[in-house]
Amino acid sequence: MTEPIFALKDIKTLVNRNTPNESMILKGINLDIQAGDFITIIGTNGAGKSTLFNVISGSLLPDSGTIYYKGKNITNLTAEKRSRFLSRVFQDPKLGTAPRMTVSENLLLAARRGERRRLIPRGLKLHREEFAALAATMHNGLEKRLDTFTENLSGGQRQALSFLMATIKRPDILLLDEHTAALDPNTSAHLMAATNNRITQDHLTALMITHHLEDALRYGNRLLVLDNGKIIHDFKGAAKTDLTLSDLRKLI
Ligand SMILES: Nc1ncnc2c1ncn2[C@@H]1O[C@H](COP(=O)(O)OP(=O)(O)OP(=O)(O)O)[C@@H](O)[C@H]1O
Repeated sequence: MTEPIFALKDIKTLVNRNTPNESMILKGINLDIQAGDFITIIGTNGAGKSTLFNVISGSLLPDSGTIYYKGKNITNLTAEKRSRFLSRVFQDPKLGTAPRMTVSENLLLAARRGERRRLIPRGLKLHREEFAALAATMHNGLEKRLDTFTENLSGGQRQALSFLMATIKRPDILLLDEHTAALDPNTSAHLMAATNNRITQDHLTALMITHHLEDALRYGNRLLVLDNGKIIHDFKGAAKTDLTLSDLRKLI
């Protein structure tokens, strides 16, 4: 088996340390993520899914355990440094984009993350066709709104933009934290299909938290069930393909 691109070894996180309310949220998580994995994650409210993403992204350091990226111990690497190879899309469409900047400007910022940003006006012209083509892959009219301030977009368009910004530099790890949950069913299904196309075509490695069991089943090559701070099921390959909705309903 090839070396995992990202691995968690016996990760534990405590909250309210040294107080009467001290409790363990993640209770020894072990997870090897292979390059190209598209992992869907389900679990009841409070199971620890967002905490798991916080630990992977570096916004929360674990209390014990080790995190590896391409074989290197990055347990104490800051979230900012991890953002060079990892991006995350949140549930709230407002979180990923700058409201008083246009769609094009947001895309340019994302494309140039980590670089000097002096050439923005020229960059906008240079990249216009590329951004229009990219926006068109979302199939929601975003390509016609390149000069619109982000705050004037619909929630679905804004979330599609957040997704494009998170993936424009092809991160090694993409975290989708219920990124379709705030959208109406039709818009959510559209974004989910566009998400899957992008992940598949660009061979991205992605983890997606969802409460839509149908999406957890339909998409990805692997499905994790989290319960009370532990991974209680890890279905891969044929084991995932063979799962049914009623199987899943019995598990959570
Ligand atoms: N900073 C904190 N202090 C105290 N408790 C916390 C803290 N962060 C998380 N928790 C608790 O840890 C548990 C796991 O929370 P987490 O948000 O990871 O769950 P989740 O599976 O993402 O839930 P949901 O599906 O509702 O988003 C919950 O019981 C939550 O209340």
